[in-house]
Amino acid sequence: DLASDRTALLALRSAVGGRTLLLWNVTDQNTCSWPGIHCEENRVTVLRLPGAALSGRLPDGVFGNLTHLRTLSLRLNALSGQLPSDLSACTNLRNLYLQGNEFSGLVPDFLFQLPDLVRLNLASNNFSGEISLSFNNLTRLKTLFLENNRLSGSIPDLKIPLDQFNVSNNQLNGSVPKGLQSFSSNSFLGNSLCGHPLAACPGENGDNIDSKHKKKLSGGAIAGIIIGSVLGFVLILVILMLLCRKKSAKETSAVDVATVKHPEVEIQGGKPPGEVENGGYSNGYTVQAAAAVGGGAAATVAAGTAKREVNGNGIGSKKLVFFGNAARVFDLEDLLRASAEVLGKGSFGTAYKAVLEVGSVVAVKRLKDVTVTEREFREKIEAVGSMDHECLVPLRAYYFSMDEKLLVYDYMAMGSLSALLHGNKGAGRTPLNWEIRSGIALGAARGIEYLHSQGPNVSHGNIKSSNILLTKSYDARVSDFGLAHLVGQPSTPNRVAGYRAPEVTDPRKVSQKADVYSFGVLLLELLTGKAPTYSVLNEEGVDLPRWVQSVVREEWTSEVFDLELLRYQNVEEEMVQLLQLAVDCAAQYPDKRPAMSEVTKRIQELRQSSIHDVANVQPDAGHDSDDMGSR
Ligand SMILES: Nc1ncnc2c1ncn2[C@@H]1O[C@H](COP(=O)(O)OP(=O)(O)OP(=O)(O)O)[C@@H](O)[C@H]1O
Repeated sequence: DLASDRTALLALRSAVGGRTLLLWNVTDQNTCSWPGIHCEENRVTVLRLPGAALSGRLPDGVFGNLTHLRTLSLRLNALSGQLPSDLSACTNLRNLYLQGNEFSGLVPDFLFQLPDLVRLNLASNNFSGEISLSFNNLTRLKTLFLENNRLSGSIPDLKIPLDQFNVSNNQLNGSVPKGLQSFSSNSFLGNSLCGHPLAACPGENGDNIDSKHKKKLSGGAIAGIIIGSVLGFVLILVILMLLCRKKSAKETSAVDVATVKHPEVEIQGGKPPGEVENGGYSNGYTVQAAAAVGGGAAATVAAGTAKREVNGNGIGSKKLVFFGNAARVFDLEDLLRASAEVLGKGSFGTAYKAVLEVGSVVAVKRLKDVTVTEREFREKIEAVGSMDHECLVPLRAYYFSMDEKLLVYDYMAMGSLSALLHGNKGAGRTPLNWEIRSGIALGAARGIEYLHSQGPNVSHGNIKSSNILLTKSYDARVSDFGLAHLVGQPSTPNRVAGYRAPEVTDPRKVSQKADVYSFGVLLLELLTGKAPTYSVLNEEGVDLPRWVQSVVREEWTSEVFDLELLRYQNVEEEMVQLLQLAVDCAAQYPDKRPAMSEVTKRIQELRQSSIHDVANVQPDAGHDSDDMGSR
């Protein structure tokens, strides 16, 4: 019971000291209110003393009593010696964070008897011995961090589906087992390991397998191969040249079309621009495309052919039509002369970043498959252009001709939320903490709420993370509103499938409540870091609403949230509230979903209650986390 938990905690305090422990007020009978302690049903379930200057050995006889512990975090202290064997009594343990201490000895066998263990971080200690095959007993384990120890021997063939794994900087040797080859090389560096993702093991390339069976190639054969290769190469070159000629002949014959050229894409895939798939992960893509031509030779938004200007903004006008009082610092010709870079291809066409000669940067969307008449198009786009809210990406101008429909938006420097969440996860990336994520949630909600306030039938129709764009300061702006009504069926329906409410059958008819559903999925994505079904990068996308609902609430914290978010431990409560809101939004039946105005209100409230806490934890959190280590 709680009394024995209390006795155990006091025994811990007298054994390992530490500054937090001194704050435990022994006269305060309410043990559960001590710093670092969390109780449920009158038992201690969480003991968290990170960076509390604890030192010495963990005594026996403490953890044998704390049998309800689910999370134990003693990271970044100076604890030493072996782990106490009565830790084996904590059979409810899910999260064990002991990184950044001086623990030594073998990784004890009793750890493999803790059936519920999900996160295990023993990194940066002095553990020695081999990595046991018994890790396979821990069928629920998702995180295994063992880096910066003195582990030796080879890595056993672990069959558990881990999300995170790191054994770098040990004394391991042998090859990386198949089941772990999907992790990046960073997970293995600083050992004598070989095989994917590291360099191939000797004998792996096939060229020195069993050399007895290999016959030397004769000189004639070698000459034959060389001549054959040269001829093949020349042939390919000739074909390429012919193709290029044909193409440029075609281009010069187009008189009236403003063509958007982008050689990066053609060189890479040989496909016409309209066929480049990138699934909205624009950042990663752009860099790649540019790299493919040796560092980003810029393309131009094309031949100044759209010259026949007619005065006025009406039908037949060949001018850019601007909205509001937007400074008209550029005209169509400027735009066509600008250097451009593909941002990505969406369901309505391709988006480009255009850097104008005057220095300003805009995003240009080239629409395809516009199915409405010119009059209808102008009417609808005028309506889109009149939307004015700080949480929307402003549409600055548009251009309409028979062959070309362009929309000009403000360029959003930090790209899309989708790219931010699922794109580059490497070092140097700003971790998306609670404050940023909940701020993005609020901004997006406010943008959608504004759209909904324009009339009961006004909806966005295509809420997803690639349509939430971010300014330099990570303020969220909703983009792409009002386009769903202009074009035919999108050509890549699967890409939005994960966000689409179950009742939606025609993507051009999406109700406000269906927007709320999509927003719910977006919130789930923001909190879990997982992409909904049918994303391109992550082929095995999840049905997020179903998955979250399948996890019982008590386990949300350990199972559902993005690990990067769990660093901010004292906002757990708010995170759970936001997750609950997401689940409410993604309710099966439209009537059960809250209105956007309520959604905004709830996010505002839960953010307010956490801001104070976040301000307190921030300075520490960057270097000090229960989830140290890379993904
Ligand atoms: N105004 C903008 N500023 C910066 N990047 C943008 C802008 N508009 C679009 N992008 C980027 O270009 C990519 C493609 O955008 P686009 O809107 O054409 O497609 P999408 O959002 O992936 O799909 P859909 O067309 O279905 O909305 C997006 O992922 C986004 O990162």
